Amino acid sequence: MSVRVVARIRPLLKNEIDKDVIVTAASNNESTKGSQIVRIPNPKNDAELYSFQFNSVYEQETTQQELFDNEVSPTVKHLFNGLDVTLFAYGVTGTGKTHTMRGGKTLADRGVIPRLLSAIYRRCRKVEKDSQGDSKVEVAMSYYEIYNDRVYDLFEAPEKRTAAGLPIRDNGGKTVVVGLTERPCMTLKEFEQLYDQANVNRSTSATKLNAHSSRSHAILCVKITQISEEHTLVSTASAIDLAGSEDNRRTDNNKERLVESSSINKSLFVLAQCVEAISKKQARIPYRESKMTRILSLGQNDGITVMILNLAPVKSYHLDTLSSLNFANRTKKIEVNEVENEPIFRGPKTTSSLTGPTLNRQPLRALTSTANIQLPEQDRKTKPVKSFSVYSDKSRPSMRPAAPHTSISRPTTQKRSLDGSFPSSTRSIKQARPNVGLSKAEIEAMIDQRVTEKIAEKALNQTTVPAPALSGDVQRRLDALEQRVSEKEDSEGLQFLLMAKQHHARGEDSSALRMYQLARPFFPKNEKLARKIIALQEQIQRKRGEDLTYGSNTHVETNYSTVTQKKVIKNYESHDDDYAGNFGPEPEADDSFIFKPKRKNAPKMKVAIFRDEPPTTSSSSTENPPSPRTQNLLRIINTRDVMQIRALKGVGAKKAEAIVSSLCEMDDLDEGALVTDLETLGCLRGVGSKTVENMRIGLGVSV
Ligand SMILES: Nc1ncnc2c1ncn2[C@@H]1O[C@H](COP(=O)(O)OP(=O)(O)OP(=O)(O)O)[C@@H](O)[C@H]1O
Repeated sequence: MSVRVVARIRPLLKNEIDKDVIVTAASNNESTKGSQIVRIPNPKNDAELYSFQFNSVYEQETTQQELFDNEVSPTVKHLFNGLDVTLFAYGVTGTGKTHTMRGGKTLADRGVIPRLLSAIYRRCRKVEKDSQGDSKVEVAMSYYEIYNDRVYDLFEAPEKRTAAGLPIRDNGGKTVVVGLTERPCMTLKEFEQLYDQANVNRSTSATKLNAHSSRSHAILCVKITQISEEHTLVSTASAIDLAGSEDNRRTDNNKERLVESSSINKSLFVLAQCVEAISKKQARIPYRESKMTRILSLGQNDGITVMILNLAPVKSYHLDTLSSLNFANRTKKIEVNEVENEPIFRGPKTTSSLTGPTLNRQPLRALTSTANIQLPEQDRKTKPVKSFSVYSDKSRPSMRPAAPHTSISRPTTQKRSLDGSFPSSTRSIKQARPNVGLSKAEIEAMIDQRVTEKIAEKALNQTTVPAPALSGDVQRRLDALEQRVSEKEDSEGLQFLLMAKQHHARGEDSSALRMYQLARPFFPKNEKLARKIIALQEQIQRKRGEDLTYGSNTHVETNYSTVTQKKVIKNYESHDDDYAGNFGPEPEADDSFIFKPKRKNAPKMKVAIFRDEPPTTSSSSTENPPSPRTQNLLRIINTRDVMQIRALKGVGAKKAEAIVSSLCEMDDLDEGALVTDLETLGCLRGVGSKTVENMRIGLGVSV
């Protein structure tokens, strides 16, 4: 069965007005009750409407009761049959996730979670009554948050938490949080007390977009243990209130909020990558790249999953809403195996490696031997993935072939300003060539048009090639590597530090500074790093005004490809102790930060690979202004539009997303940061010199 995806459009807030409403619900069939389609206009052309179909769509007027009755209440009986149930709310910040999951204090306002608990307790009483006292049902809850990619027990007051948070481990195919408190709660009242008390510990804060914005992903697990003479059956309901993604250009977030936001955006980005990989049936799903995705394990968790997509109805969320709709669209293609947890039968004691409160789940059956007990016989043989439909209701017929995936991309240069409006002008491009009779504006328009045409042409012809299956051995090695990386808490921060050292060693101070800044959130208490950043900033300022040519090593190929990064990771893994809390001696003196490639792999000095024109001398290229082709490339990169970037030669979906993600990370530290040269582009995640050259060559734009 696929993940059930339902959309909920929230009502207008006080500062929103009717005429700004752009998201509406519609029915795809007159005879069926309710709506299944979300309609939203093309941001570039109001007359063109996109339609996204879901299992159900709930309009602004929908009450908490209606949503619960239709979507959550039916899962309760499956929960008591031994299936695990996962409910999660996804959406941009301020779209109503917390309202949906937790809700307000009045009876009518209560959200999905308190209503679910209420239904669970009712069912407990029924089970006990029906068995005439032979069965007993125990309910226990654990509640934790993932904040800045660290797991914290919400039953622990913040001041009692350890900074590193709780570790997570794989156990019998499930991801578990080690050391989590599990509290028995046998009545709704007990639950409410515990839940309210724990919510006080949750990380929330005011942002410009939401006065009580959730800054963490909150995961509530309710464990139900049914004990009878013959067996014990354990199942778990998980309700997840994800933190909302947000565009920092709109939030006015301060430094601390930016770090949180960067972490939230990253985990949601990884979630989107996982969803993409699952829906394309790729062999490798990047679960391990964030704790949230490891815990959520979409498509890996057996049972029933319901995703509630929260949407704001108004124009100021236009692009975010499209992006959420696109994400949800892919989520719907995920198949979930409905597998009951097996009862433990009474009899000779069986040995189990599972311990601790959260580990007390039943081991799952091997997927190959599972059968979906909820489906009729014919469905058990073939479980087709429901394909998801995106319709485009064009205002007039078009000769262009339908390409739904292109229609929901971010527009090329439209960026929302803080007030939610779109500037009409596009970012200008520097002119490098002498004017040949055309005005600057005309040349810009020509370049724009040519690039847009090329990209559209490529995107329309693009077909999705299924990822080649990885051999068992490669897959195992990849998994082992991921495991090693994920087990090292600060691995990402260390990668940035290593890259910073490399840049510094080559005299590339600006890039080194950027890398140190990117490392900073991972080592917030490290004074040496803070001093290093200040010193470097001062050094750069002193040098400002001088001619900053890159010197003789400019043309050494700088390749931070994945392979190099993996080597880097390996290198510092052997120095784990150096990094515990304090990363040892001053970075300058600490050789463990320097990745020393083996001699035979050392890059050879060569003529600049990032050349704009056929090489004349080996060192002049960086002194010349970039060619129109390079400018075009940088312009496309700076749009941060995954669809445009992935249309470049040699760039697939993953690489494009990695590029955009690195840009967003840069943005978090230096708002509106642009990639201004090919060297910097070559240092972005997933991009090496080869990719840069491919991207350039592929552009083939002439002016
Ligand atoms: N269905 C609804 N009915 C009435 N008010 C709603 C509804 N959905 C959301 N709201 C209101 O919208 C505002 C934002 O909602 P909420 O805090 O739940 O958003 P969120 O998506 O959880 O945001 P964040 O990700 O920043 O935590 C709140 O004031 C909330 O009361």
